[in-house]
Amino acid sequence: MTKVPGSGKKFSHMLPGQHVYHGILFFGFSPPDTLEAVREFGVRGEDVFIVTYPKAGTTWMQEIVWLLLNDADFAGAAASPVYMRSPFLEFKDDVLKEVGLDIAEAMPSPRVIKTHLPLKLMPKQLFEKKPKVIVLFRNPKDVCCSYYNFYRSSSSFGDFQGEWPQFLDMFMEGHVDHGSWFDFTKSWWPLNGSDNFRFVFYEDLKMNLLEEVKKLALFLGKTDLSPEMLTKISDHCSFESMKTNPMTNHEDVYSIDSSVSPLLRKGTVGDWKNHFTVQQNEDFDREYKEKMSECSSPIPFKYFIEKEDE
Ligand SMILES: Nc1ncnc2c1ncn2[C@@H]1O[C@H](COP(=O)(O)OS(=O)(=O)O)[C@@H](OP(=O)(O)O)[C@H]1O
Repeated sequence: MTKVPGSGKKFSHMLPGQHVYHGILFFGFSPPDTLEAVREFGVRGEDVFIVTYPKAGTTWMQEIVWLLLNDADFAGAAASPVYMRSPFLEFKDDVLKEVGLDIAEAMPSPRVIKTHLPLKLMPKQLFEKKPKVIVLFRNPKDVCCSYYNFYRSSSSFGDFQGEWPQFLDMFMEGHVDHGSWFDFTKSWWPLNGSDNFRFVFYEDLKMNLLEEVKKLALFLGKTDLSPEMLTKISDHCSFESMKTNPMTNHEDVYSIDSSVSPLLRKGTVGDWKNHFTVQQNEDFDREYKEKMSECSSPIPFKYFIEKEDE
């Protein structure tokens, strides 16, 4: 068991290469100096932030929003990977020598900026500059399965060799990169309904992508895009299309071994049923209620299940 200096908090599952920042576990590609710099990041009113817990469908939303803001510029989207067009704020890649912050700073507006940070670690100017913020949620059981397969396939994640029950434990404890899903969710969900904020569910994107693309276009003020263009964006962002597109299926960044599990793996709703035992599912439901009860207006878990059953 590793004790976190000064916090009194114990991390039972620390993997090589992880560090703790403000009580949250991160790998080396979000080092403390980058996380410090994020707080001072110069936000612009024209920015669009895509806020997600890892594995909620971030890349999907980045591609949709980038195309909407750039008038369906498919040639531009084919010319560079989505992570260069839509920088990952707190990400520093030693191989590419790229820091999301630097890419973002050098970019013209409007910028589409990805982050997995909880509210307390966001740039200080977030509320002052009033950028648009899209917060995307996904059933945490599916998030956990996707994250587990990602950890297994990527050597950048502490060379994780564990099995599903161990990962589930890590997830429930928040001992994974970017910390607890529950803490992340509790930090953002109370902003649902605020001006400039739009909350979206992965399950809704799956159910009717075109409808969600239309709603996002309205939110972003892109009322000039024709119905044909919106349909083209929706088609371009289907799972099958993004999986075969090297600009969105960028497995090189995290050294992913796709023979273990690809980055765009299944892209489905309800894959958790292939991972959880009955007991694990009951334990999860109980802990969800307990952990979310601290939230004044928690997302009812029913929401995810209803989407699944439809
Ligand atoms: N177009 C489209 N349609 C449906 N699903 C999609 C799509 N693009 C990405 N995905 C799925 O999103 C999961 C990866 O999540 P993220 O992009 O958030 O990962 S990351 O944290 O930013 O690395 C991962 O989920 P799983 O397949 O369940 O592992 C991806 O397959």
